[in-house]
Amino acid sequence: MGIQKKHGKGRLDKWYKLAKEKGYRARAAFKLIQLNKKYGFLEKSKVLLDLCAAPGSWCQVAAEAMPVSSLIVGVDLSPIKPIPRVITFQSDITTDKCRATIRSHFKTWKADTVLHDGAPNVGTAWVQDSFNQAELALQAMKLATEFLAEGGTFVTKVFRSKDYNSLLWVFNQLFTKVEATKPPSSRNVSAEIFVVCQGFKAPKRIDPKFLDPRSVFAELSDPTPNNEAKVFNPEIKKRKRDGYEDGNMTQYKEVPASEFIQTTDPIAILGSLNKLSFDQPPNGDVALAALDKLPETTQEIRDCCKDLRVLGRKEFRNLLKWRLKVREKFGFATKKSVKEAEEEVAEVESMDEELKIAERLQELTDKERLRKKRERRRENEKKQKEIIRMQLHMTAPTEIGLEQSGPNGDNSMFGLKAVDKSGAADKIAKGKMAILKASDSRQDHDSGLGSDGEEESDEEQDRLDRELDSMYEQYQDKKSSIDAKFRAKKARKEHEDGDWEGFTADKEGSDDDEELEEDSDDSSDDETPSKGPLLTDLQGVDNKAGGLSRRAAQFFDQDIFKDIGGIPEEKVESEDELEEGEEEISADLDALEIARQDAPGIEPDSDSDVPEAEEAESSDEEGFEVVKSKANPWDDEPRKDGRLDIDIITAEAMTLAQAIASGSKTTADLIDENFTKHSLKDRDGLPDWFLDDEGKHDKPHRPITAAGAAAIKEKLRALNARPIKKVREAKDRKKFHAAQRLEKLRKKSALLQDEEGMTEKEKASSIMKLMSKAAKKKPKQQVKVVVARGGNRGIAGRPRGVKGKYKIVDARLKKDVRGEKRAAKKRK
Ligand SMILES: C[S@@+](CC[C@H](N)C(=O)[O-])C[C@H]1O[C@@H](n2cnc3c(N)ncnc32)[C@H](O)[C@@H]1O
Repeated sequence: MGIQKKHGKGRLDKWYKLAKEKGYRARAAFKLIQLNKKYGFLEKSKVLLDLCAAPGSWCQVAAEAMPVSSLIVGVDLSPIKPIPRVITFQSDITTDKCRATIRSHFKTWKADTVLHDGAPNVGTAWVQDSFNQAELALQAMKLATEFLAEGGTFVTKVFRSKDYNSLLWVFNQLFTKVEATKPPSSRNVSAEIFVVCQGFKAPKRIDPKFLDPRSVFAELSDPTPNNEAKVFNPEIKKRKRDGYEDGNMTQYKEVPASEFIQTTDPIAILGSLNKLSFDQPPNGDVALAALDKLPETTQEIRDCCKDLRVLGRKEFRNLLKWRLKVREKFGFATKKSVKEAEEEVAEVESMDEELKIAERLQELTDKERLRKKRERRRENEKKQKEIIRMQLHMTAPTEIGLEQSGPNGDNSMFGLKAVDKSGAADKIAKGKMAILKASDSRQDHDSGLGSDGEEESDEEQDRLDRELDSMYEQYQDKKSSIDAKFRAKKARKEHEDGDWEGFTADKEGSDDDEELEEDSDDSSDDETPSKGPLLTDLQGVDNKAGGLSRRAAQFFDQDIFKDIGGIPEEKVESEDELEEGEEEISADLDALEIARQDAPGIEPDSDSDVPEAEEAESSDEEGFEVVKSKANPWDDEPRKDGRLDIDIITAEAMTLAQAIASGSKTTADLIDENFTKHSLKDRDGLPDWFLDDEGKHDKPHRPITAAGAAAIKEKLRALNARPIKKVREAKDRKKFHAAQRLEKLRKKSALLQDEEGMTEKEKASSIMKLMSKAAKKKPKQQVKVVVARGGNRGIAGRPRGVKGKYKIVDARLKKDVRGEKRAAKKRK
């Protein structure tokens, strides 16, 4: 590139301005920055070779991103102004001299990264160009194979031409991973694309054919000229920018601008030539001289004519319009002209008409594409934000989808921006968005417009969806590995979904087949996709599979459930006929069934899952109740029948149970009440995270009565009044020791009874003595108080010279306690 001039204001885009702002020598700097953002090769490199480096913006970026003591060598045909921490020299990368100079700089080192951004110097130093771009890239790769370390990265620019696939094939032979990408800063009109080859295989011997342009590009056919007319044809989606013609050693073609005016095929000229010249030939071209002086030949037109290769559609259109105007002026294309001229004019005008239609079409499709792109981006950004929030543990996955977006897509109140002051989210987002943007722009570039693009965007959308789903799964796995509560919740949900077997097998690995079969039988009974806690609770006490749980039995022992009448058998049977959308109703019927079975006069199931021993254990003569502690209501173990042993814990459930028990609700009422928007929800195809979230927040609100709330309150009060585990254990120990002492006494008195040398009176008095001794309380062991001082302070273990029980007290505390006692005495 070196000293290439920029033509037209369009070339001075935001990257150009940004490069100026940041002090980079060329806008190309951003291409490397964006490539590195995606692949991250610079930070990992200690030695880098930049082929075709002038003016040196890639070297600048490398020097910034690589570790401080790295070796960076840059080479170009053009001189490169010195760059701190970078060695540069001027040479042709296709020569042996260049190789030798690189070697002299590298000594024994090998490069971790080789960059190549070379383009033949068309137009300025074209006489030197003996290679086209693809050949230059192959040449760069040849150097890379010599200087790259094993596993190293090679980044090269290539143009989309026929050589492209051959090049890719060669790269694939030498690297483990080859990816072509177009960074956002690379102009869409440019046919350039960057190939990032990672993991250099460093083979001991490379077949010379791989590096010989004649064999690599052997199958090339004749180059097809770039027919710009195709660009305007809406049928053709892809821009034809075939790169430089193959076999054309000089690459460079220019004709006088007058020829463009006179030709009947202007498109062919625009598509195949490099320059329209206004330079006067020695013999003097009159038409050209006149053309040069025309007011229509503006500076912009002249600039456009200087380099046809870099022009976009707009510039081509301007040139064609200019040609028409000039032809009119010169009298080439008027209706009054000779027949051929008429034909030609007609042809040109029809082209103009066509142009207009094509342009209009183009505009419309462009608009539509932009709209779709914007939508896609907005969607992606939203998803990214959610993922970031999850990554930062700022949200539960169930909160996804609840975000309120402001008018500009920003989260107004609970936005990440407001919380993330360090900009961590931004960094993550940028990384991700860079990939997204890159893929977006790649799509645009590759697909042009229309259905191709849409298909690709659909695929992209699918990919993002899949990515989001798998991230959500990962999140759930992670959460369940650290959060017991979450695990239990998940298991409960799986149970509701009929996935209970899986959980049992997972959790209890050793479960035998029989048990698994049992479970699966049960779970097939209730294939309810999702139910609110109320329904689950009631189902938890479902008695269908055999007997009430102990808790359920205790619960329904309450006075309120006395005197419940039975429900006619037929009504309950109708449950079988309920369809899938009526699971909630069936759950309510379960509750009804429970209430019915618990009613007096109805025999409880004999094979209740509460073992007799456990029942007996729950109470003793002293009225001491052994209660299974349950710190967490969700930590329920599944019962043998696969259902959870869950108590009714919500006021809604209690209210419903009471209503059923009191007979104020009939089966018909329950069925009616459950036909809501919730019972007919279509969950097909919705992502898990969405369903989870919806299940949490979008559920029916059940009425609560004062009696129901009071019953739950009372229940909780009773629960809270139970002794804590420690106290229960201490009491148990006491009982156990007493039983042991009694047993001992019994044995001793039995021995005394059998004693032959003693009279009955003596025996009786001995037994009395034993009994009074056993009844005597042992004197409490004195606890020695040791003041933590000097040697005692902070030492773990028994203090020196202290026997028996001891207690370490703090000197300050001791004084304070004494002071308090004194003060209390005084007050008295
Ligand atoms: C696009 S510019 C490189 C820009 C550079 N990456 C930067 O960031 O500043 C392409 C360069 O390739 C160089 N080039 C073309 N053929 C070359 C060759 N055979 N040997 C060395 N350099 C060459 C040109 O001189 C030109 O400076």
